[in-house]
Amino acid sequence: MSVFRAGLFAGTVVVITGGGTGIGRALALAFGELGARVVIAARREGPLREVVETIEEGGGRARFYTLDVRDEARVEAVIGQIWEEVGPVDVLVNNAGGNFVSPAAAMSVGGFKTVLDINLVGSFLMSQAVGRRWLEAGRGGSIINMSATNAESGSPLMVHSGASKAGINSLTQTLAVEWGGAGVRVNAVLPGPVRTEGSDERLWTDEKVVKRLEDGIPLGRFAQPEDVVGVVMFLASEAGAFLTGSLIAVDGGERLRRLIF
Ligand SMILES: CCCCC/C=C/C(=O)SCCNC(=O)CCNC(=O)[C@H](O)C(C)(C)COP(=O)(O)OP(=O)(O)OC[C@H]1O[C@@H](n2cnc3c(N)ncnc32)[C@H](O)[C@@H]1OP(=O)(O)O
Ligand SMILES: NC(=O)C1=CN([C@@H]2O[C@H](COP(=O)(O)OP(=O)(O)OC[C@H]3O[C@@H](n4cnc5c(N)ncnc54)[C@H](OP(=O)(O)O)[C@@H]3O)[C@@H](O)[C@H]2O)C=CC1
Repeated sequence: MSVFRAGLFAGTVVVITGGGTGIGRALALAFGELGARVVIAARREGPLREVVETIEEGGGRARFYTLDVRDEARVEAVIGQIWEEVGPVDVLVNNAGGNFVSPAAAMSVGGFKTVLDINLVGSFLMSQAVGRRWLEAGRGGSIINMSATNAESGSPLMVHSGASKAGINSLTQTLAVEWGGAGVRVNAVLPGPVRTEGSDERLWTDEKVVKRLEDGIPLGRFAQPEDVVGVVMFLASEAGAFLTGSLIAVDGGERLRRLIF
C-alpha cells in the first residue's frame, strides 16, 4: 500500500526509460497508481506493452515508445512525439541501464563502451532532449537518474558499470548546478544489489555470491524493485522541492560494510 496520497501525481507527465522490467516497471506501476500519465520507453515492445496494459487495467493512463537511449536521433524524435501526443514532460527518470560481469583485464573496449553508452550517454541524451525543451519554455522539471552504489565503491568485475555510474553522479551534480536557476532539479538514486529480471540473468546467477552479498547487507536482505520506489516518488514530488544534486543510496546499508572481522 502506498504511503503517498491518492492522486499525488495527477496532471503530471512522467517519462521512465527501461520501464518495461525491474525497477523501471515498479516505478511505472507506482506512478500510474498515483495518477501520473506514465510514459515508458525501451527497446523491446513486449515488456513495455505488458506494463501499459497493467496500468490501464488499474484505471491509470500510460503509453509506450520503443527507443534505444544510445540513438540520439530516435531520442530526440520520441521526446518530440511525447510533447505533442501526451504533453510537456514534468519528470524524467533515467532508469535504463546495462551491465554484465567480466574481469576488467578480459573486457573488450566494445563491452566497456556499450555499458558507458547505455548508462551515461543515454542519460545525457534523454536529459538534454527534455532539458532543452524545459529551458526554451521557461518551465522547470525534475530529473531522477538511476545510479548505483558501485559508483562510489570499488566493485570488481563491473569496471564499465562503476565508471558509468560515477559519470552519472557527476552528470547529476553538473546539471543540477547548470539548470537550477531555470527551476530544473536533478537528483540521483543509488541502489545497492536489487533482484530484477535483468540483474538475476546477468549478475546474481551464483547462489553462493547472492548469500555472501546478502550476509553483508546490514538490513539483511537483497532489495526488491519496490524498495527503490519511495525515494523516487519523494524526489519527484513537492516534498523534494529543495533537493537538487543529491545522491541518495537505497541499499540497506550495503555500501558501509567493511570486511574487518
Ligand atoms: C552494488 C550493485 C551494483 C550493480 C550496479 C548495476 C546493476 C545493473 O545495471 S543491473 C541491470 C542489468 N540489466 C541489463 O543489463 C539489461 C540490458 N542489458 C543488455 O542489453 C546487454 O546485457 C548489454 C549491456 C550487453 C547490451 O546489449 P547490446 O547492446 O545488444 O550489446 P552486445 O550484445 O552487442 O554486446 C556489446 C559488447 O559487449 C560485450 N559483451 C556483452 N555481454 C558480455 C559479457 N557477458 N561478457 C563480456 N562481454 C560482453 C560484447 O562482446 C560486445 O563487445 P564487442 O564485440 O567487443 O563490441
Ligand atoms: N539490479 C540491480 O542490482 C541494480 C540496478 N541498478 C540500476 O537500475 C536500473 C534498472 O535496472 P534493473 O531494473 O535492475 O534491470 P533490468 O534489466 O530489469 O531493466 C533495465 C531496463 O533498461 C532497458 N534498457 C537497457 N538498455 C537500453 C537501451 N539501450 N535503450 C533503452 N532501454 C534500455 C531494458 O529494456 P530493453 O531491453 O527492452 O531495452 C530494461 O527494461 C539500471 O540503470 C541499473 O543499472 C542500480 C543498482 C543495482
